[in-house]
Amino acid sequence: MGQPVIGVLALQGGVDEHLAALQRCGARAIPVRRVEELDAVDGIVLPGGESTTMTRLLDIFELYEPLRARLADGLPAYGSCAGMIMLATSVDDDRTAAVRPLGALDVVVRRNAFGRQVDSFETDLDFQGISDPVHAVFIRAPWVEKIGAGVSVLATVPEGVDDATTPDTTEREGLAGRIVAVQQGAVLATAFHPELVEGDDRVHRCFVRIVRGR
Ligand SMILES: NC(=O)CC[C@H](N)C(=O)O
Repeated sequence: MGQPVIGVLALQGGVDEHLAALQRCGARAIPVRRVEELDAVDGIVLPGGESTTMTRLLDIFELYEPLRARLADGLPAYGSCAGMIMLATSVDDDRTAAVRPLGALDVVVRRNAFGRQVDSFETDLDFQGISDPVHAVFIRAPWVEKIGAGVSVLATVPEGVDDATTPDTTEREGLAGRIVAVQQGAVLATAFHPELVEGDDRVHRCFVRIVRGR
């Protein structure tokens, strides 16, 4: 493949940061709001935002079904935060019937999983396939509750985040080891936002490599 064309779903959320990161990694990055734009891409990024709103906007822009179909057909995809929720097969949160995930990644995701005390936080974590730690920004992030057979775990929450972020013992438990980055074939997802970390495009570079590999 020559220069890959990678779309960023541009209905809401952190679109520009993803476009810029993809460009720096050698892709031609285009915002996607219409089916014709979706048809033109070799890969797609689903940014952060709000998965309930994203579901609604996908319907309004008549993109839900075309996007679901292209993903089912093997379109490489990367989702960050709300984007990860949208790529999942199921969302473990009974208050959010309003989220209709696209089913491209065989995982169960829990929305707003880190709870009140650790709502948003930053940490360095080890990321499979990237040699030095990655700085990860979590904003009302989900985590992956369950993975299917073909899914690899790329990153988990390190020890110590709990203590650094919350004084509340009841909410401290069980954060370390939570799954926050996964890959299944050409589908990549992170619960955090690499596009917000200036000067580090390594996760986007991984995705561009996945798209080129197709
Ligand atoms: N930063 C984000 O993308 C937050 C995700 C949001 N909490 C949701 O459930 O969709």
